[in-house]
Amino acid sequence: MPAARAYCLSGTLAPFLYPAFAESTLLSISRRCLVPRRMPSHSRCSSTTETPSSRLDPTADDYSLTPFADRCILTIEAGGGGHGCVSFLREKYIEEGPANGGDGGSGGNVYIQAVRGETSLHKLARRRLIKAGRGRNGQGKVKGGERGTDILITVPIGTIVREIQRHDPMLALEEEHRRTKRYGEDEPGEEGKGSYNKTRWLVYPGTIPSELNRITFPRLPPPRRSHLAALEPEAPMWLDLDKHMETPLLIAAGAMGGLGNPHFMTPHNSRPKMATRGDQGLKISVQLELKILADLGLVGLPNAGKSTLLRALSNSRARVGNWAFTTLQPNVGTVVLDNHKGRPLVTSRRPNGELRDNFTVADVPGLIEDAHKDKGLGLGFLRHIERAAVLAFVIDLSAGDAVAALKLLWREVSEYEAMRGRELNAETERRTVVYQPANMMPPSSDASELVETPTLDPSPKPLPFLSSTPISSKPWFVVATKADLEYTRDNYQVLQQYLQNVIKGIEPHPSNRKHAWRRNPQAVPVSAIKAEGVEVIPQLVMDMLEE
Ligand SMILES: Nc1nc2c(ncn2[C@@H]2O[C@H](COP(=O)(O)OP(=O)(O)OP(=O)(O)O)[C@@H](O)[C@H]2O)c(=O)[nH]1
Ligand SMILES: [Mg+2]
Repeated sequence: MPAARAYCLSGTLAPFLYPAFAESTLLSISRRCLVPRRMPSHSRCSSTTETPSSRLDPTADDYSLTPFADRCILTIEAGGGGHGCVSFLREKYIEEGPANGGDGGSGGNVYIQAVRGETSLHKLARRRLIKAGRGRNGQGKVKGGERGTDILITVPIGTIVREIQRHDPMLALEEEHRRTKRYGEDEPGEEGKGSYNKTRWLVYPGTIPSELNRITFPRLPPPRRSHLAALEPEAPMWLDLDKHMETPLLIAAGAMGGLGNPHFMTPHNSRPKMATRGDQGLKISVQLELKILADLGLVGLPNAGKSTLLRALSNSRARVGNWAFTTLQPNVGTVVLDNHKGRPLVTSRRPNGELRDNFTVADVPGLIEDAHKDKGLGLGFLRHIERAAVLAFVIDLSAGDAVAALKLLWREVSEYEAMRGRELNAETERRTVVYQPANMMPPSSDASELVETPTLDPSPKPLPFLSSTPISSKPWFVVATKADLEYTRDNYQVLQQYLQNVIKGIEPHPSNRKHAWRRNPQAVPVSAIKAEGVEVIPQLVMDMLEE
């Protein structure tokens, strides 16, 4: 199969760009690669003499910039419960009506869902705090409070959610309850007697402080958790949302509302003047990070033509300019493999069995020599490359020795890989002591103190970057671009020969790494600016994604 595909590339593409190659074509194999993909009408031109399309050769100001963020820290807060109500029935001829205060509504829940179509975390990065609605307070006539509104966080597929710290107010209350219960059992005579605690009790409006001493407070009811809390992921949370989710996942259940005064009626006190306050919601700070940025990552030197290639492959309007560093943040485009009839033309299945009818391409900023030493913002860009499943090295055939350019790119990539390896080893040693829940502090005897403990660190330190497949073991190929320009043919031939030698093992892998992927790296000659030759890329990427 690899051999067949090698022929297919030289057989079908070269005639577009290098007519002399046509003599040695293997047209029977070529059929598979000529994918009848929907191309923008202007890009259907096949002659190099036609005027270039303005979409693929736009002016410098013809672009749209999509904001992008691949990681962010969020504070998630489940809704607090509404307070219980102290109220009594008031009716003509009923002098002292019974208690009829409603319970407080429970707080809103926070859910998360990975969905198709999202490619960036920038919307969440801007929000920082995500808070579900608080439950409404209970009302008279035994009217319960309304539930707080739920919040749904939608994230791109491939997002990892890692917990940095959490504050669960219920833990402190549960601990306090356990302690007072033990104490109460020792003194049976005191059973049922509690004291006023302003953070937990609400009293009848207008009750003056001196009156509080005369009111007999019952023992505080045991802290209650919403039954949904059992569905929350275990702490510390670590979620790998690598599939499209049909239903959202609960990550923080809303707190329970307070109890209305009818709950505290006893044979001795039929008109209790107290209700409980609603509980506080769970707070968690989490770090979201995109594990997979895109299926295909375009790696190349500045000005190689990556953004133009992305435009030719997808509907993206990435900025194109004839100078280095036109692109300063990744652009993710989607290549739809569909001919408007809803039937994918290039079929492939994802690892989870889902039919793949599109793939995403990330055009990352250009790499320069010593990028692994963070030159030219190199580390940030290399990090994006690490998160693509398949790599396409975009080499400008008109900018000198293509093999040297490929080797330079690989050198930077493999230096970065070695550096990340060292970083990850150090991190694994540290990891066991990193996590510390914020509310794991020694219990205090005063409940009010416990409720008012400082909660979350407002600006938690980011967690280290996630590890992923080593770059050198990812499948890769070369897109030899600007093949429409004169005198590029020899350069392409040398490049193709070099790759053949790498496959055969005559030449070492350009990364010089032991377990590097060398099964079938191809060199695809294209003219991105004329959308010629790019139509084989989808099939090639699909085959590599399937590996
Ligand atoms: N002749 C020709 N010119 C091309 C081709 N592809 C890109 N160019 C031109 O090369 C220049 C750079 O293209 P870009 O797509 O901006 O390059 P880039 O790799 O994204 O550059 P950076 O974002 O700066 O890293 C532009 O002037 C393009 O018009 C091609 O296939 N043929
Ligand atoms: Mg660019």
